[in-house]
Amino acid sequence: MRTSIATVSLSGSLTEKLTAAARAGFDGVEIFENDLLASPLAPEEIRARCADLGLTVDLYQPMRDIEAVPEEQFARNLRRARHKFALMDRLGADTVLVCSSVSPLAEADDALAAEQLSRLADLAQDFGVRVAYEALAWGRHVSTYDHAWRIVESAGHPALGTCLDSFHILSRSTGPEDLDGIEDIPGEKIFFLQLADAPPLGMDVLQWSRHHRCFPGQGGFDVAGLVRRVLRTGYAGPLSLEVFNDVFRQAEAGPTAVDARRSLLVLQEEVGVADLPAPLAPTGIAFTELVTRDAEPVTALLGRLGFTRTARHRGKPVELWEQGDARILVNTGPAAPADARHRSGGRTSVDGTTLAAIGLESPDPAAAARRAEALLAPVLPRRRGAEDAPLDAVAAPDGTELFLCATGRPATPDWRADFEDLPHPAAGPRDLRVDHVALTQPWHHFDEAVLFHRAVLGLAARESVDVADPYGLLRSRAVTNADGGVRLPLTVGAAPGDGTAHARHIALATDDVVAAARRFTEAGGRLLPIPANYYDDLAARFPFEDGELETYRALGILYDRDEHGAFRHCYTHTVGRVFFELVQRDAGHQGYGAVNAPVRLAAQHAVR
Ligand SMILES: O=C(O)c1ccc(O)c(O)c1
Ligand SMILES: [Mg+2]
Repeated sequence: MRTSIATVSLSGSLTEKLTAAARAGFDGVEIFENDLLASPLAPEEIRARCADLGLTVDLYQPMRDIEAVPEEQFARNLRRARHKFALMDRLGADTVLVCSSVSPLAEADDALAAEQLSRLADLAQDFGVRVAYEALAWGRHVSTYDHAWRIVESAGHPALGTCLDSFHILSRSTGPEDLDGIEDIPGEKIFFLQLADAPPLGMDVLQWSRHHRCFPGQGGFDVAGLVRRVLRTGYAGPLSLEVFNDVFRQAEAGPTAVDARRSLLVLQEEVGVADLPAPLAPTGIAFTELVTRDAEPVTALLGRLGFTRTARHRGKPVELWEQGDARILVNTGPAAPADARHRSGGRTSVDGTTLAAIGLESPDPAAAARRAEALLAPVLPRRRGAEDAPLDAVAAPDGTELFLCATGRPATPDWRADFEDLPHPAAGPRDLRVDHVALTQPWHHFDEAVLFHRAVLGLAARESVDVADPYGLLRSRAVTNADGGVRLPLTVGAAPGDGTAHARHIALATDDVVAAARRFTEAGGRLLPIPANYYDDLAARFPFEDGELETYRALGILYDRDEHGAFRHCYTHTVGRVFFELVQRDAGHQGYGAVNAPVRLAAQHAVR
């Protein structure tokens, strides 16, 4: 199916918007009137620019407050329409969107609305234009898709059809039966289909629509369910994204357009009109890679956590540190060239150590990379160095490198083969594993990051939680595989500030966090000090065994509990932009200690 995007969904000048849409692979655009009015290009030039870029102009919009008005007002509306239709001829657009009226002049008179829309369609026909009538969810008298369709149907004009917009429909829907009427509309009378999702917000619908729409798959609506119904009518027009969103208005148009196209690809897969390589969820974290100019602070920290240096890369200044099943690469080389092409997320940092890459253990790395590529993830060079084993890797939206890899599987290239063993003392039996890797995201890429990790990597998104930071608010949403072997909480930071909210961390699971915390401090490590008030509150919230709370208080261990059991955790100090967490997770507990995060963040600010 053809795909299209409304210029209002992207930031920048009209030229920037068109370029971004074309680069991301859209077939067409909806041109928003404001974008045209503000452009120095004549309509003919815009038309030529679109043609050069391989874009069709699928819709011109919006025309407002047209129908069901007194005759003298309607005469003025027709005069306005004549100008717009002439403009559309110059622009090469053959469909105009007319939103249901919000004017106080409009009357609750469907027969009048139908008659005037029919006269508008007569005029449109003279210009070779079709009119697509859309019910705004806040329209004065017409606010539902079925009402708009009844008016269009009774007008019975060949140049008049309806425009369905998933936001207006789903924001007002109270159950699937509200949508049954869609399939009563003949497909050829649906002149246009606009798609947007939105998070469930319980607010005024106009404000919700104008500020919080997002791309399908990023909110809470069943957009795919709606599209399935529309396709059953025989609708053959484009799938077009129309997203009004405060963040996208500010973010760079290029990445937003790619995010938008990815969302449509996933939607097309869901409704069965696109054939993508199947998702293959990773089964575990093979390694995490830290990049630093000065390895000493971070390797000292790793040593205190019980890690030993076990191997060294054959061709590059990268060391492998291991403890139990946890593996960490410490890279003191220059940032990979891939970096420059992507947005700085984990890597670019003035203050040293960053978490720049993750190795995801994949059931079939090459197949997983093919899906990633089909979903527009930038594929990184398979070999980082001439002698390296081939490794499939893609860049996440923020530039973090994601290696899709195999560890110790004879038939598959093994990242470990690039490393030569170093003599090392036998490690003490601490048996750490990676519980989760928390990836802070740039503020304007959060929804994109969640969709990327879900769609590209085949992970499931958990619920979104808000966390208060002393200097802002964080939003956090974990993506995980089915058995919890991969847990990646994605967090969007507050204002830049001192960077506390932007540090990433590796959480190491242990069966005994008290013992692990003691060994760490006995080895000279410093745990994040937690205020006494926190423990006084814990005592009020939960019953503890004798001495248990005092132990937590002495070490700085935080505590949470749900119906499945407890979550005990503590934090190391921060090195550059990375810190570590020690975690004891009772089987079945699915959280990350979000209730404790404000205390942890405040403590980290205090240390700085
Ligand atoms: O918010 C609006 O006014 C508006 C305009 C045009 C649309 O297609 C729409 O869905 C909303
Ligand atoms: Mg719309």
